[in-house]
Amino acid sequence: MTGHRHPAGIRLTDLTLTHGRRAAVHHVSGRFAPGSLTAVVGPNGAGKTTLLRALAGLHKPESGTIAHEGSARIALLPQLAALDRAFPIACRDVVMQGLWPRLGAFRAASREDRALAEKALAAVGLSGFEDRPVGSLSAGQTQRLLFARLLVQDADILLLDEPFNAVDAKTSADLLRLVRDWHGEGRTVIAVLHDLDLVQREFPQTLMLARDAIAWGATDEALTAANRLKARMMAEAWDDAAETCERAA
Ligand SMILES: Nc1ncnc2c1ncn2[C@@H]1O[C@H](COP(=O)(O)OP(=O)(O)OP(=O)(O)O)[C@@H](O)[C@H]1O
Repeated sequence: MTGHRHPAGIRLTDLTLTHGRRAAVHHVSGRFAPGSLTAVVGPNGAGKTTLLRALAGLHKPESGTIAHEGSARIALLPQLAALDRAFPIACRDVVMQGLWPRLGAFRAASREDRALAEKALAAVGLSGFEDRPVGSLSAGQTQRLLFARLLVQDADILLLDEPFNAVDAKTSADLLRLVRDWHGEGRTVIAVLHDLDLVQREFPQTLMLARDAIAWGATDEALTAANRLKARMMAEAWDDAAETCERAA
């Protein structure tokens, strides 16, 4: 990790994201300020994962824009379930995937690269796991491994999709410490979370999503009972067969 950080913000303008003709994120505008630490919360199916994938450049907007302010170096922690744990790959190699943008497809990893991967494994408490196949890890160890891959990416914007899901309290606490460190270093962190107590305690900013942005700002103001009720009512009213609105068409 370097001490120097490049400020990185993201501005959304009237952003609509669809799957087929169905809107998953609907006319959302707002800004993730450089260096901010934001929780994205909302009911199941609210569009949180779709938004994160779009921020990572993996899902093209149907309409509206995602504009980067400053650095666009982004790293995504996908949901744990998205990792193919049956694939026979060693932990060191999973971490070194994070170096691919720098190494390219054809340059062999150097001794320094391998040392970097080992240092990242040590930082997440997985020293000695270098040659272990990923399929032999517990859920918590796998999440630690994915955090090690994030560490070597040295990104300015970190997108975390349910980073503490299915992991025990000790692992959560250790990984949360890394998130705090990233924030302290001036990186921009955006995390999808379901644990609202954790959000209240640790995340100064919150985007509450229910396809539309119900609230986006200081956590205390966003996580009100009234907003939570509104998000739940919108989720209950969703018609999954409905097509995207005319404005987005
Ligand atoms: N690949 C896909 N094809 C079709 N529809 C999809 C696809 N991925 C997501 N959707 C739909 O888009 C909507 C938003 O899904 P998304 O996964 O973004 O929600 P989420 O807020 O992350 O939900 P959860 O909290 O359950 O993870 C849902 O109605 C979902 O069924």
